[in-house]
Amino acid sequence: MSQLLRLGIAGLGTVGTGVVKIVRQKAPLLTERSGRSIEISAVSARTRDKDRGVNLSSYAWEDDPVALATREDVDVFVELMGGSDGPAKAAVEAALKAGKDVVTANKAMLAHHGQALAALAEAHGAVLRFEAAVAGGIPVIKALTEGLAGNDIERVMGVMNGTCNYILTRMEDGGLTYDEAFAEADALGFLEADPQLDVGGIDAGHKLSLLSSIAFGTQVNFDAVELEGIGSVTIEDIRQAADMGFRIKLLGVARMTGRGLEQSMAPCLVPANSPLGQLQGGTNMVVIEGDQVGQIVMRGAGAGEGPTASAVMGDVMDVARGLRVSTFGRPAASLVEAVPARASTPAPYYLRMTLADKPGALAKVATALGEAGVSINRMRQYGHNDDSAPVLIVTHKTTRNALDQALAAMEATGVVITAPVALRIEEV
Ligand SMILES: NC(=O)C1=CN([C@@H]2O[C@H](COP(=O)(O)OP(=O)(O)OC[C@H]3O[C@@H](n4cnc5c(N)ncnc54)[C@H](O)[C@@H]3O)[C@@H](O)[C@H]2O)C=CC1
Ligand SMILES: N[C@@H](CC=O)C(=O)O
Ligand code: NA
Repeated sequence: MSQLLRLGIAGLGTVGTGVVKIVRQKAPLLTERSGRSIEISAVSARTRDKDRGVNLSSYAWEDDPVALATREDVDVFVELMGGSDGPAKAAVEAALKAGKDVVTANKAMLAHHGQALAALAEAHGAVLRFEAAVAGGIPVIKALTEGLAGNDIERVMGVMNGTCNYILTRMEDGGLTYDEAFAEADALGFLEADPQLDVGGIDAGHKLSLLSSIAFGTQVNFDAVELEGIGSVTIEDIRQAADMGFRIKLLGVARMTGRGLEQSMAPCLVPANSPLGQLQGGTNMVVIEGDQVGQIVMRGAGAGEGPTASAVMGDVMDVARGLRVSTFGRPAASLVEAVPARASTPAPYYLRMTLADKPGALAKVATALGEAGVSINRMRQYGHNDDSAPVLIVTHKTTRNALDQALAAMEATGVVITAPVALRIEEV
């Protein structure tokens, strides 16, 4: 093994700049820990002449990331551009075909092409690492592929989008509007180039699909993730949930059931005093349950320059040390195609609706629930308008199918004025 490990870095934004800084500032430490000298040979970004607060003059410049990826003096291609297809994918493929190891933070690319890229890496004797892509600075990929390799994983859960958690927290604690909280998340460098990926739950869904693959030995299937963003969460629901001792989180849950692989990313209620309920701001949390280890809770920064660059460097250091773990923790050919299953493990639900304020309205709703086999745990009318009344119901555990049946029956009663908000209460 050569003493020198040469990096080619494509993408010099929030994460890329952070990686350059670590390589420059911590060179002696990195060498001490890996036994190798880690250097940057060349870099690439859209704009060359831009002050990034870091001196790039000693590195070769490539306008074309594919050319960078295949340079003779690059041992590890570090892809930090983003985008599921286009130049990021083309450059990663070119690097792998040239037998170069690849480190990326690009969850969108892996969620869509992870299986093919993992197979390509193996075919060319290269490794493809992506610690930064899931929950940023939290070393969750390493935990699942290495530390927990002796477990059957039973459930993986997580709050994995800093932007969404930041927005929901600031709306509750700071009394900010959605737009104000969004602007703050933007200033902190959390947002994807297309912020709809964040608030639409897509980014978090990408991450969940990657964790599922490692946890359950299945091919990445992002399309099977049931997705709902935070756009439908209102301040009213945040307040009512808080009043009952819950917080609303954009929560990902993956579990393998007898019916197939459940993957859902949706706003859920969690107990306010649970670790997930107490998660504030842009912080992420991943909860893993294994048959031997029990429950593991990992909490930390999921986005931003330092934390994300920290994860990228963790992967680079693994390469430097000669650690060669398969992309999803086992050979790509052995990953099975999971049967996707709708998330319908029984759970309690929070329902909020406005009913016509007339005799028997509440009874009709209760009957609709009862006839679908959904039992009510708590129910209260918490206000009053001219001819309507807002009502909250918390159910006992029920399946999503039974709940949907009840919601359809409620609709047919003619007493429901605004369609019910239905949020799962996840047991954590
Ligand atoms: N910002 C964050 O906190 C986190 C970001 N990520 C991922 O890391 C990657 C990079 O994210 P950021 O640094 O935030 O993005 P950014 O938008 O700040 O930077 C992107 C960089 O890539 C360059 N780039 C984009 N397209 C290019 C092209 N066609 N050719 C050459 N250069 C190109 C841009 O010029 C820029 O330097 C993305 O995949 C993102 O999803 C992952 C975890 C956290
Ligand atoms: N946009 C993402 C960045 C990290 O993956 C987030 O907000 O968490
Ligand atoms: Na991570």
